[in-house]
Amino acid sequence: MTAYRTEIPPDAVAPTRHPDAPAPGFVLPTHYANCFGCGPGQPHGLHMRIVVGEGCDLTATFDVTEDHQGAPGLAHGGLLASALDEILGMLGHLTRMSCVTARLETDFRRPVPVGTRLYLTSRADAVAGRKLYASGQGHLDAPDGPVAVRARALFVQVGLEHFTENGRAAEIDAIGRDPSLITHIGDYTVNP
Ligand SMILES: CCCCCCCCCCCCCC(=O)SCCNC(=O)CCNC(=O)[C@H](O)C(C)(C)COP(=O)(O)OP(=O)(O)OC[C@H]1O[C@@H](n2cnc3c(N)ncnc32)[C@H](O)[C@@H]1OP(=O)(O)O
Repeated sequence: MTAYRTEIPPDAVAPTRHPDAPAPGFVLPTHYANCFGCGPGQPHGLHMRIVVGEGCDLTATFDVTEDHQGAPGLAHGGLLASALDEILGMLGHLTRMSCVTARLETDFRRPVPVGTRLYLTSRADAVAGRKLYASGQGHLDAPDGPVAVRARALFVQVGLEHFTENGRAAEIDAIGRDPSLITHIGDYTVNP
């Protein structure tokens, strides 16, 4: 297979699981109720259920339905990339870095038929300053099933102003009126 193009720089260090990171087995709540990847407020969203692993890693399942088609009876590739983006971005819960995707490289290795349950994994590979390098993959129908899709990504840590200054005012104001639209875990608030 061809090597990934998101190379980890020499000054990167191993990621550290934050001491107050959610415990292994914890099901991460949606970070934003209207998120396409994990929000219950999106009728056609992916509704991913993401579970914390033992290290800097996560697992999730995603059921591919007729709503997710590209070719007849097959999942749309961009949508599979979205599923990986979501499980990779949620790694920030473990390192306590609120990040946005800067680069997402995806390899589509096998077609994913409607009706498939995709078993997704992600792990933080390295941190260099504000940059978090991560990788993940999706297996067909079983945690050890054939790899259908895999990705490597670079996330960049941002402050709250990234969201408040760039997001549309209507949605930002809605959070002000109803803070439960975004997640609070323990003593921290997850940026949308
Ligand atoms: C508290 C924890 C909560 C966690 C839970 C949250 C759950 C969320 C789940 C959501 C899941 C879904 C998530 C989503 O879908 S997030 C939505 C999709 N992503 C975006 O909208 C991001 C749009 N981009 C930007 O806003 C800016 O470009 C960012 C913020 C990324 C960087 O602009 P900024 O001005 O701030 O910084 P910089 O430009 O100095 O760059 C900084 C460094 O990064 C390097 N670089 C940048 N881009 C690239 C690139 N493409 N390839 C390689 N390298 C790149 C760059 O060279 C530099 O390196 P160095 O010179 O320092 O060495």
